Parts: sequence; C-alpha cells; structure tokens
Amino acid sequence: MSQLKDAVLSATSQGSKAFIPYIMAGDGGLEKLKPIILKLQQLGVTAIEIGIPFTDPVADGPTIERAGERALANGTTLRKVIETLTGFADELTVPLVAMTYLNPILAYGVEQFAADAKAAGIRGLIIPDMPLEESAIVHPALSKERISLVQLVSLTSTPERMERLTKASEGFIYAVTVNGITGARSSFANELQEHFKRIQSYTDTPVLAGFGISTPDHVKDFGSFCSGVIVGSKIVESIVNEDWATIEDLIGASKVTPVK
Ligand SMILES: O=P(O)(O)OC[C@@H](O)[C@@H](O)c1c[nH]c2ccccc12
Repeated sequence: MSQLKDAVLSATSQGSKAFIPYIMAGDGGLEKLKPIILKLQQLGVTAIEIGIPFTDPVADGPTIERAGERALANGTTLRKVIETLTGFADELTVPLVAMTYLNPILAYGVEQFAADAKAAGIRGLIIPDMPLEESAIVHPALSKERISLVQLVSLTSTPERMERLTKASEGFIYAVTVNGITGARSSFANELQEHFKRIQSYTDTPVLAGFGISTPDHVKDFGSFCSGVIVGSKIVESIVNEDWATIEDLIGASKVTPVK
C-alpha cells in the first residue's frame, strides 16, 4: 500500500478532510525548510508538498513563480533539498510529496533520485510536465522505493483521459479546480461538483482539489464533495509574512465536518 494514500485515508476516516500545504523549498533559505516542515506537521497537516524550484515552471502563477526565483537565487537545487530533508527525516511524521519538473530528475539520475528521495521522507511525486504516456521513464524506479506517482487531472481532460489518469494515479488524485495556473482565486466554476463526482466514480483512490484554494470557506466547500485540498500560493505567501494564524485557520477548516 501507499504510505501517502494511507495518510490521506486516515485523515478522512475521522470525519475530517485531508489538508496538504505546498511550500517552496529554499524560499527564505534552505535552513528554514526543517522548522517550516516541523511546524506544519505539528499543526496537523496530512502530508506536505515540497516544490523544487525550476527555471521554467510552466504551471506556476506569480506567487509560486516568485518564491521559486527567490529559492533559485539562494542556490537551491534538487540535490540540496534532498540532503536537507535527509538530515531530519527521522523527525518526520507525515509523508512528503515532491513537486518537481522532469529535467532535474533526469539530471540527477532516476534510480539514484528514487533511492535518495525515499531516504529523505519523500513518499509521493508530482511531475507536472511529464505526460502519463511517458511515465515509464520514472515509474519502475519509483515503485521499487514505494514512492507514489500522483497524476494531475485537469478540467479539460476528456472522459477517456480522465479515466486513464485517475486509474493510474497513486496516493491520491490531484484534481485541478481551474483552467490555468496556480494562485489564490476568489471563486470557482459551478460545475466542479459534477466534475469531482465523475473523477471519483473511476476509483477508490481519494480525490483532492488543488489550485486557487485560499480561504477557510474554500477548504470547507471543497471538503463537502472531495477528500481534501492542496493549498499552495496562500501558504507560500503566509510563510513569507510569518502569518501562522492564517495557516492555522486554513488547516482548521479541514478538520470540521462540513454542514451542507
Ligand atoms: O497555489 P495554489 O493555487 O494554491 O495551487 C497549489 C499549487 O501551487 C501546488 O500544488 C503546485 C505548485 N506548482 C505546481 C505545479 C503543478 C501542479 C501543482 C503545483
């Protein structure tokens, strides 16, 4: 079984929803990575998505893009992130999900990456620029280390593609809630509920919503029709501002049973 899927299922079995914050590794310096991760896990998150900064981040909106630029300016690399994580992996109680583009993994070496990622506490991987059809490049090495390869399902996927992505996705399904790039939003399309129902109809793997989610109400609304949420830009911005109260409120909203 996937440790990532287990974590999501156990978060949802208690009437709560899964909450996965996204952070940009190296934003503010790599020495911040450990205290930020330990603080988030102490606040009760389900897993933590760790962004590896990249020079050409196709899916990223301005907040994440700028965080990535700051992290790159600090000299952050995939290798350094993995080394840093490995230094405190024995203190981790939640699974980490790395978000990295394909090129840094190829440059690292797929097999070596998978082994080192495992030792660093990484239990899931999102590779936004790798189409499902190409996943044989990394999948065997990841499977060997029991690292789940999470697929993104977009609003515009055809039903056939949606079914294929959904069935292939490991750990959870990352259902993208908007057409476009990452970044806080104020509202979402009305048909989302139907979209989520359709995705969930293909699989028992939990479906999580991500992109644009930025308020406790969003967390509750999405929690009423899927297994939980991923929040990126709002978390990245709050960490920069050292606004932990906002982060606690967002996490808190995943812990109540939504009344709907
Ligand atoms: O920032 P938002 O809108 O809350 O969305 C989450 C997102 O940032 C995070 O999951 C992410 C960052 N970069 C990505 C690239 C592709 C897919 C997902 C991501």
